[in-house]
Amino acid sequence: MRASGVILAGGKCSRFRSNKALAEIASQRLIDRIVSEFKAVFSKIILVTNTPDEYRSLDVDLISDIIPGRGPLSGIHAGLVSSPFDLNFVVACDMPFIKRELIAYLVRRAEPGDDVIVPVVEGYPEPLTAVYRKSCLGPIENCLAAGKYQVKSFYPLVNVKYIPEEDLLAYGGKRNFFNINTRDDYRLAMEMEQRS
Ligand SMILES: Nc1nc2c(ncn2[C@@H]2O[C@H](COP(=O)(O)OP(=O)(O)OP(=O)(O)O)[C@@H](O)[C@H]2O)c(=O)[nH]1
Repeated sequence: MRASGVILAGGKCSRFRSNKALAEIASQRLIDRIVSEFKAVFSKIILVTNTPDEYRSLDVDLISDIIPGRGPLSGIHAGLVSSPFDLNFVVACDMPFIKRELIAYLVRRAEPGDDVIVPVVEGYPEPLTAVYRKSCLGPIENCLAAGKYQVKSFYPLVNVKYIPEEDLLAYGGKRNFFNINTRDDYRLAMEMEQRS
């Protein structure tokens, strides 16, 4: 697929209290689960981290934030700068159940003129499992310069296609979007894995 997969792994993990990308579910680290799904879809995988030594064993491009310390938007920015492709699927490193079918579907939904393709789950856009075109770079840089660090802060400046939840049902639906912030979330993810 002519698109890059970008994984954000530059967070502080202050709620989890250790690097959550390295936490295991069913004996597989979160980062390995995502890389394995990405390998089925993308020829180019970019991991945005400020601790690259923790990821040297992975067969992916390792880059660091260019404008650091601004949260996930810093990571999206660095990923878009370094990507060789116009289309880029961005995911947080803390999503154990994101599946290749959903990822490929979201990338396929990109049409000319769409700058962002973002799924909506339970009424809320999911900006850390979304497709971003390179055309987002200027608006992202404007927001970072203006001190607006929320990921969605640049959405009013670009064309955003919202994908409704019913379109996602055939690809596993909302389970894909479960993310781990705390130790309780981690325990729940392990239960979800066992039940599946
Ligand atoms: N590259 C990069 N990624 C980030 C940055 N901040 C957060 N992320 C990533 O964005 C995703 C969502 O981050 P959060 O879980 O909200 O933040 P976190 O810092 O990891 O965790 P908390 O400290 O508990 O809020 C995760 O995949 C993080 O690794 C950053 O400054 N740079």
